[in-house]
Amino acid sequence: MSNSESAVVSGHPLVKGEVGPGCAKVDPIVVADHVTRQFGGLKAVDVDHLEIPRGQITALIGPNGAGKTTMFNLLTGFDKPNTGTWEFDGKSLAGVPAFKVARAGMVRTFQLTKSLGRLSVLQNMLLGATGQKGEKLIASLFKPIWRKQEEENTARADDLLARFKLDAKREDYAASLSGGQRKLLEMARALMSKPELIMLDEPMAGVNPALTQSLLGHIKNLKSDGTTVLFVEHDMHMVTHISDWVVVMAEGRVVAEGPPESVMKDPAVIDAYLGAHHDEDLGDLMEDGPNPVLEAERKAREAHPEIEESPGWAENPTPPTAEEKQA
Ligand SMILES: Nc1ncnc2c1ncn2[C@@H]1O[C@H](COP(=O)(O)OP(=O)(O)OP(=O)(O)O)[C@@H](O)[C@H]1O
Repeated sequence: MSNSESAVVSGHPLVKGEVGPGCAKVDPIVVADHVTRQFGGLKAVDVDHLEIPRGQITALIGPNGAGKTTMFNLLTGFDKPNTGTWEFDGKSLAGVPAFKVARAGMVRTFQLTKSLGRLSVLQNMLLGATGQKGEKLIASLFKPIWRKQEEENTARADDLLARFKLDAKREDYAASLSGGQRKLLEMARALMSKPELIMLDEPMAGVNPALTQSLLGHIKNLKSDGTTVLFVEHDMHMVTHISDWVVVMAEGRVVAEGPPESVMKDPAVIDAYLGAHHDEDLGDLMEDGPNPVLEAERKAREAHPEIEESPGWAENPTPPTAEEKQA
């Protein structure tokens, strides 16, 4: 079968009509239109139409500089687009600041973790709770009003810390955690606000292999609990193992999307990673090694040494803790 034949997917249960870049979903949680972001002469994001399916795990992949993190920043209010609109759960969120986006039920984590090292693990968790009554001046004067909520937040934090096996670290400074544990803390903190959609930016970068399986398990559990997951990842092992749907960006645009098994064979995806002149199939590469797209990226990087290294590539995983080694 040729590449172009293998890439054709006529329909899919998650999709209305034909599968392809920007295709309509049966039940989308995010719908974005004409979203662009220009940095000087560079159009970092140029997404005509994108829909994210509700209740599923969607991977956003693409070579370095494709615009994935910029798209995350735009959707979550951490950056402003030049043009574009988008809806989350039927409500327009374009121009809405990040803290309000989180309150609306859409939270994200960052490529480089943002835990506050001089606060305890528990304090970091409590910062993730949204809509705290004690934040309002009048309410803050009346202890009974905020104490009950504080107790509820602490109970939720303890529950999540236990789920993420961080309960033993509850009182430790976040700075004392390993890189992998910080990723878990960031994911657990994002869940404090009970989001409908969690967006994870390179959850595997810097994570020691000892924690990889539990991280994958946590992400699958999020889906089982009814949370929609959208994640950016270079680790193709993870992408193919846990995602229901894959969206591929290159040079700011959505160039392909589909279920993981067919999207890896799509000529547009191979072009995006390898450049236009190639005779390899990412589907074939997958048979030989765990990270075919990383391999393709390595080749592209050799051909284009001017491309900067991303933090995800350069990061050295922090050595595993004793607990991680046992896990
Ligand atoms: N604040 C900024 N100022 C100028 N250029 C930027 C800025 N942020 C991103 N860019 C550029 O926009 C393009 C898209 O970057 P972005 O980080 O979104 O890509 P990415 O797909 O997330 O890449 P990676 O996989 O390496 O994280 C890149 O060329 C990048 O250099």
